[in-house]
Amino acid sequence: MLALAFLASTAEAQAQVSAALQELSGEADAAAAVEQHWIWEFFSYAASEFLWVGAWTAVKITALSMAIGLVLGLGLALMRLSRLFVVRAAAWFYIWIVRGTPQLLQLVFIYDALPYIGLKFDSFTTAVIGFALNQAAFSAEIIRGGILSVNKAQSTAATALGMGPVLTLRRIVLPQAMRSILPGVGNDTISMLKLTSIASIIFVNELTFRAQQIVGQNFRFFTVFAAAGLIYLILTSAISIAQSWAEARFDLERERRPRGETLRRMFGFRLNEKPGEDVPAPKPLAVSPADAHVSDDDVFRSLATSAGGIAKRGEPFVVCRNVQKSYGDRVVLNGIDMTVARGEVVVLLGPSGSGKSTFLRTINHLEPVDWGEITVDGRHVGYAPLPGGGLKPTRALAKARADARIGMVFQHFNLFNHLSALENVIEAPIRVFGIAPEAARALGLRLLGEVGLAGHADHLPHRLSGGQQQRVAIARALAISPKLMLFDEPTSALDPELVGEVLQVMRKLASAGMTMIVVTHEIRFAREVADRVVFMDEGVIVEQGPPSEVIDNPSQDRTRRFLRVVERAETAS
Ligand SMILES: Nc1ncnc2c1ncn2[C@@H]1O[C@H](COP(=O)(O)OP(=O)(O)OP(=O)(O)O)[C@@H](O)[C@H]1O
Repeated sequence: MLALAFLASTAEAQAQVSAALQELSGEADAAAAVEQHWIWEFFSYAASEFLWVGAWTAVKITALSMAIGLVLGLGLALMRLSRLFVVRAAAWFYIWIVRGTPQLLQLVFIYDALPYIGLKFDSFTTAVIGFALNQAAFSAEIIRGGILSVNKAQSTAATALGMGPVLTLRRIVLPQAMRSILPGVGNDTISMLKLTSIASIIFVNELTFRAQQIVGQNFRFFTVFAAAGLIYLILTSAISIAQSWAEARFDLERERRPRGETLRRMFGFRLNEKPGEDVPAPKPLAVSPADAHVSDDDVFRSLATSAGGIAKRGEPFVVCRNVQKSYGDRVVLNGIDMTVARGEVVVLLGPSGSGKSTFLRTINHLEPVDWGEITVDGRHVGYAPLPGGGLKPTRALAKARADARIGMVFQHFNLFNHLSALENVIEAPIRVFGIAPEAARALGLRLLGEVGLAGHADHLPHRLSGGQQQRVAIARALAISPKLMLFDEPTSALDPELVGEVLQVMRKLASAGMTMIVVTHEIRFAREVADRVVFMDEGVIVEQGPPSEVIDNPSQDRTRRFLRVVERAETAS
């Protein structure tokens, strides 16, 4: 009524009211004719075109404002997460102003103030702009919360596969963030639909306003407002249903069922299925890699060969010179010099905090170095040489990583939680390396078969054991045809009985001729598989050599002490 009073106080508004009432007169006559029973009256208002036209206006404002608000909100959320203070501050300031002032005032301000700077919009457009700008501030915080809820390890894994920031955001982070974003967005959409009624302050002829117009003429408060309420309820229920559907779609715990499977479970049949046709047998369980058939054209061997592992075996491949890295005052790598030959398997040993993982991450530029240089296959990853000597970071870092083709396997697997095992494996080949989906699928299935997981291609990571997840992670790293494989404690997060299946795959890869640098505490594996063992402590290489020297006959006291501790721990477990 306040809005109506305000409206009636201006000449333009009075013209609008009388036009609306004229439009309404047909409805009002109809209402008068059926006045005999309130229920009938209620339903005739609830079905009246006059109210539904207003509802449609509310829906259009909500849909447009929500879409624009979400896009702007995503931009603001990314600004809030920026490393640049000025960018973060600008986003924060916008959100602070918009969230801190009443929306009604914002609408009036846009409607009355913008014409002074030459921007005149009609009421509907003004409402869309006003609601969208308001929603952007609220969406920004919901989206930022969603992005922060996704484990950073997910983007690290994507980065290691050569995926750039935008691709990582679109394919990996946002789909997982949706689970926490959707309830907030659903809430805001419902609130906005109801709040569109305040747009009547700038003469938008929406649902509540139309209901008030009818009441202003016939004073049937109860039936008219109840009918408007019912229409709101129908529309907000539709939003809730859409929200539930979207939430189910992004629910990672949800079992992925083929089309018609739900009906079959409920009624015992499947759509498009001939009666009597047998339901296909479940796919066979994974065979253990130890039992897996290794064919002559073993995928691992062809990968290693294409990386030059056999033909050029022994040539320097990874060359690190005086690599230095600090975090604040803490020096983590203090002048590492190391060369890894093509086809060589190097195991890095060392106590916790000695800098092994950091060193590994500098090789594919997941961490930039402070000093020194690293080349892989003769090229710097993420650095370009300066004309007068020295190096400068390249802008196209994702491309540099992709070109280097360095596969990385992490301690906690870092599989993309929203993608099946096969989708995990083929994501980078399709999106980064442009392989046709069908060819990528064939390669993915072969690799999964090779790590003993042919029967688990459609399973989401949470349905796989730790050992199986790590084998998928190895297949995923191999799918980019790596020239070099980095393993960062690949078995440390596994139960002892699952360690063997992962080590078996790594053994197979090593014997195929793949160049590998492995950080591990598995002394037996190092003894069996490594060509060279490098022992690190406090950011320096203490000693290195064949396992028979470093493990069985270490020259340094520090190495002996470390090996004693590891052996004691192995005996205890
Ligand atoms: N992003 C980071 N910011 C600050 N400090 C870090 C960061 N990453 C690693 N460090 C520190 O650098 C040191 C070396 O870490 P790093 O993970 O390389 O050691 P590590 O030998 O691999 O140990 P672990 O076997 O426990 O993983 C540790 O003290 C760690 O706390």
